[in-house]
Amino acid sequence: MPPMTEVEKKPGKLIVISNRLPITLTKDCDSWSVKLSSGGLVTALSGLKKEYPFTWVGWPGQDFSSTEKTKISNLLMENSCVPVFLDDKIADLHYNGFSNSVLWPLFHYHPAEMNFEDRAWEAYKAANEAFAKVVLSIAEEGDLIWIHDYHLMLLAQILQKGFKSKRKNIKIGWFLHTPFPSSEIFRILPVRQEILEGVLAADLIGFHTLEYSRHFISSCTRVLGLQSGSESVEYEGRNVRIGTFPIGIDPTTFIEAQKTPAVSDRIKDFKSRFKNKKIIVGVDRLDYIKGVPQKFLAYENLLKKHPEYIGNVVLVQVAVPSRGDVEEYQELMVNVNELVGLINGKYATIEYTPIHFLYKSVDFTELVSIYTTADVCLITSTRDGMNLVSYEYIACQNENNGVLVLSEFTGAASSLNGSLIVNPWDIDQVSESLHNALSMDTKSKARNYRMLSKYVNKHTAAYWGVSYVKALNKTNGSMYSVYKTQKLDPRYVQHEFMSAQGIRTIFISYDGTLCKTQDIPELAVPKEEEISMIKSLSLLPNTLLYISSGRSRDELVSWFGDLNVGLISEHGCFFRHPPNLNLRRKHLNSNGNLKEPSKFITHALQYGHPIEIDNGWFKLLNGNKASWKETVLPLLQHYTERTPGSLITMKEVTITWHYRLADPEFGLFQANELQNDLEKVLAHLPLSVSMGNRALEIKPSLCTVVTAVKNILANLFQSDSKVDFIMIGGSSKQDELLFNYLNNDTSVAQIDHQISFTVGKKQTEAEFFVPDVKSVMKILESMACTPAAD
Ligand SMILES: O=P(O)(O)OC[C@H]1O[C@H](O[C@H]2O[C@H](CO)[C@@H](O)[C@H](O)[C@H]2O)[C@H](O)[C@@H](O)[C@@H]1O
Ligand SMILES: O=c1ccn([C@@H]2O[C@H](COP(=O)(O)OP(=O)(O)O)[C@@H](O)[C@H]2O)c(=O)[nH]1
Repeated sequence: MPPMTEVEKKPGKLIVISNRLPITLTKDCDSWSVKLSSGGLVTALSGLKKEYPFTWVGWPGQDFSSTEKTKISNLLMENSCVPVFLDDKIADLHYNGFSNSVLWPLFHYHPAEMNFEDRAWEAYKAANEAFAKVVLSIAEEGDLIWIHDYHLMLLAQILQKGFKSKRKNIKIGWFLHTPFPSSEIFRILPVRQEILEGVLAADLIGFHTLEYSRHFISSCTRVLGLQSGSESVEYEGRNVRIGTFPIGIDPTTFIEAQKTPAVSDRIKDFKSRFKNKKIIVGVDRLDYIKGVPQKFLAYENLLKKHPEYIGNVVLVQVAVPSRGDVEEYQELMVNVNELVGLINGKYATIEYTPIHFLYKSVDFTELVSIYTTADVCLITSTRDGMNLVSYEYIACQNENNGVLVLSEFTGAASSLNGSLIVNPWDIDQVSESLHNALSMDTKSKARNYRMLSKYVNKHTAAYWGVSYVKALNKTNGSMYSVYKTQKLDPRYVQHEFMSAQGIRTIFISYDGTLCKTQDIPELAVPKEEEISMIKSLSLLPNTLLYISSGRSRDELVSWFGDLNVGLISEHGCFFRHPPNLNLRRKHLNSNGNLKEPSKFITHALQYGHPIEIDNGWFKLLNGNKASWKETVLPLLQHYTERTPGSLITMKEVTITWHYRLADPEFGLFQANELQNDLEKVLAHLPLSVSMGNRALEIKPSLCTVVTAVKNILANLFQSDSKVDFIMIGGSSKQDELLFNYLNNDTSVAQIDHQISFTVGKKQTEAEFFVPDVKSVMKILESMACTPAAD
């Protein structure tokens, strides 16, 4: 197990949250007693508890009167449990109505069994809110919060909002115990966006297998259009970590139990009851994902194809009653009973029953005894998050080295090398594997068992719990840092703007800031009210407004050419001042060069040299010849041909390869490949290849938006008036360069009033954020309606 060192331990506490508390409450006369219940999660987390004590928050399993609630809370507190009381109706609709009738079937590839009802969704939200209320009341600075499973997929987001107002530095993890399906299945969910955003508020999202992680990342890309890496998703500027943490069991509990007289006696009973017979065991909750009918059909096929087993093999199937309030589970019960009747009716004799079907929960002694006696364990789940029964069987086979026949659709199949992997839908294959298992020689069994046992004994429940908590601890708690960026108040902007004594400069980026981003860029045209707001601002005295964009000069001029605004095009390759500004004659010589370079100007010139070209436009040069385009174009064309939906746009200087209309995952993959190839080809040229919003941009490395702004300011500083106000508003990676410049460049420090903001909550270098494009308008309005300062 990975040791948890003192350094890694957080000063705060660990709070574990699952739908159900790991306890059973019973009332005897007037007093309640509490008993720890069994189950995979309880066992798995008990290993962690030894290393890292925690408080467990969950639903206590029933509703109580208000007087009883206090008693129950106190009783549970003694067991480090905190209850979330839900009224019966909400609890039923949350658990049966939504969790087990919508998310469960969908996550296990059973969309036909999904019953989506609005009232169940409302109850799901209400239950998650109720959990959040309890967690918010106990969580403190520095705590780690670990949320479990599909019942609580909105909790991280609700908590994040709650903590935001309290400014808490708390890390949130969420772990899914079921599979996460392919995005093709996930996107069926009517509330797919809400569910994904609910969990993306966490700092660490964990799954049992790499496949589930990949499916989740893919859904984020396809459903939400997010950028992702192999172990992370970018959401609201945060890097949400995605990890694989396969759960395990505590094998020592089984080994210790085997040594008890109760278990040895029971093993003796079984051996004499099934003398000279081979035993196949199956232990499953009676759930349609466990493939119990498939198991029976394969077993029947074995008896049919290998009649020598009739009378010599038995299948002991424990089917634990589960979720009986959901219709699909009731139907399954009827089907399975019928099948058992048919097979037993066909192959049974007075002395022989082929299937021993136990529709009940068995106690631990019985379970360990069955596992220990069985020659084969057969698991035919059609989908299963992990399947702990497979691990438990291995833990009990230290003497007999029994054979595990395991469905390829379980999470366990990715880890349990040494088992016979089967496709439960292929009845012939499963029955042949059963035959192989029943007839396997001792040496092969021992060889397989060595591998299985090694894995199960290393990857224990405690190993899983500690690994996860360590990883959660290591996340950078991005939630907290995001919220260090405050929302920009238009009143503050107005105050700063009015207080400025001199020239007031405003640099606003176009796409995503002034105008909402569109999938087709041609549709992102400024509206009348935006144009009129820009016009009002541009008419204010001592105010210079610059609109900055990656777009071409022509496009910007077609929208804003008639206004008295400055323009920066192609992300800094060109700029022009507001046409009414009369700087040029004063400070530039006839060649367009600055007459008396100040410290500011000299500094700017190191980064690119502007020359005037036409109609007041300046072009930034860095001595780079345009022949580089001939080098890169064939490569871009090569990728365009192989990436359906991608296209190349050529502007005056920049070339961009867009993949916004391509398959999002393939597009991103190709963009990364292209970037690598370009960097090799362009290694010795002063060009930069930058990844933007589903586009790759290539341009001279010294032509940046920062260089353009530096040059603009250098020009202004040469004028008689003092620049006393600067506002930079943006939303993209290019704008982050400008925020960084504003924060770190000593030459701008002389500007007294500085404001930078980004659009949307995110990790940013900007001082402030505004929620959306509409709020940008409010900010501009706050300045447009101010009386001029002198
Ligand atoms: O509480 P129930 O509704 O009766 O269901 C029992 C548990 O079923 C699911 O188990 C999953 O978790 C196991 C441990 O990670 C995994 O091995 C198995 O494949 C999954 O099906 C459910 O996710 C749990 O929340 C339930 O407690
Ligand atoms: O009568 C029984 C039989 C089995 N189990 C336990 O139920 C868990 C089943 O976990 P698994 O991961 O296989 O599937 P799940 O039921 O969680 O989907 C295992 O720990 C079993 O030991 C149980 O609690 N009662």
